Amino acid sequence: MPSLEDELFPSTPGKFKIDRGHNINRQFHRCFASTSTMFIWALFLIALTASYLSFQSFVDSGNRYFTASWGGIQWEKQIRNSAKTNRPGGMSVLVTGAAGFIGSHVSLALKKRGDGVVGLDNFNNYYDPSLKKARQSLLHSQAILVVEGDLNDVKLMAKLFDLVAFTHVMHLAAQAGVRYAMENPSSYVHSNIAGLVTLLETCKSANPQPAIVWASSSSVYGLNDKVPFSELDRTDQPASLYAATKKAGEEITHTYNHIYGLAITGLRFFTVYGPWGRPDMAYFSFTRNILQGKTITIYRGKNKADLARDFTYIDDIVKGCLGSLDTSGRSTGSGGKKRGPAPYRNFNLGNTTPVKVPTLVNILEKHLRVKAKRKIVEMPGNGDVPYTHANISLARREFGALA
Ligand SMILES: O=C(O)[C@H]1O[C@H](OP(=O)(O)OP(=O)(O)OC[C@H]2O[C@@H](n3ccc(=O)[nH]c3=O)[C@H](O)[C@@H]2O)[C@H](O)[C@@H](O)[C@@H]1O
Repeated sequence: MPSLEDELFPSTPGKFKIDRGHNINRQFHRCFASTSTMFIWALFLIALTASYLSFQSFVDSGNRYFTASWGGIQWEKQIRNSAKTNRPGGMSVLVTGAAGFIGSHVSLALKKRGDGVVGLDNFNNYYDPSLKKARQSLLHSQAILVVEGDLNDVKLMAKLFDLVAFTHVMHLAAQAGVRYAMENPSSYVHSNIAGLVTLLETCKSANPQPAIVWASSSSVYGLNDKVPFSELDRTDQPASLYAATKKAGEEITHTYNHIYGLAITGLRFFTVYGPWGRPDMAYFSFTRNILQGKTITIYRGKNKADLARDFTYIDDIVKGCLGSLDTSGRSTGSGGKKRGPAPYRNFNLGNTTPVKVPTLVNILEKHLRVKAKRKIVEMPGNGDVPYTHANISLARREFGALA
């Protein structure tokens, strides 16, 4: 029968092969010759383990300290300064996605007219973050602080509202791009759903509750074929996961308006373009490729129909964002409880004049003075819609947008 020592130590040749000339006790005794020595060893081991653990926690807390780009007295002071208003009745606005294309323009416009702005951005690498850093520097030069952090960071969100009684939130942080949703669907859920809910949870508990204006999208019209698109048209047929997350955002914000009395305005932007734009968008990537002599792929719809977009210039969008903030009305809740009904609105913000994609390429060729190498392909089933066209009479009526 195998002895206990045989069971404990494998019989195969290897590291733990036992010297059968000695019993286990003897081996044990070689290390721990007496109980007192054993006690000292045990103490030593305990001390070693304890110091290792405290070292680990020191390293961990150190990492937290060094990797977190927020926190500390100096940081808090910067936040408060950045949020300060510079005109009577000015707003204190938290702008999420402030290092993004639309976020940076809106932040600058708010600051310019004397509102206080604190930016938030997670600087993700959907496109080159150095462009986002450059926009952050631009904002910094105008005394706007852009905090590096994620919407889903509950502690950071709570901290920002502890420090500043924001009157408004301009929520522009999102995972953008229609076709990228097929490559990385979870990033849309992370930002456009989970991040939105974290933001709304923070706003609902804030005292006072801010009014919220946020970026929905023209893509919510999906397969709607009634043109121009009006806010009364159906939005229950999204063609992409991106569109579905934006449509979900409209439903989620409605819930928070209904239960907690948050004043909420959703803006359906129509393919926004302009300086400091997004490199993933067609006007930008076409320009880059044309200049580099590379072939550009132009999608075409059914029956060889050209695709068209209601391309909208950034300055018009900024006007619409500021108009929405100015007319947002007030949230009514406090302490997470609704005290009365609050406004809930959705607006189209578009140019109202769709341009065919090949016409966009013609315009680029003219201004770049370079002929594009075009490859025309059938629109792949990747979430694109054939055309967009905004009716903006509602926005015009409410705040005279864009005109
Ligand atoms: O209106 C909106 O809400 C959306 O507008 C844009 O989405 P999209 O209109 O697809 O803008 P682009 O990616 O710049 O594409 C513009 C047009 O060029 C076409 N295209 C794009 C890329 C390409 O290689 N070839 C091509 O023909 C597209 O099919 C589309 O018709 C933004 O990327 C979205 O984030 C935004 O939400």
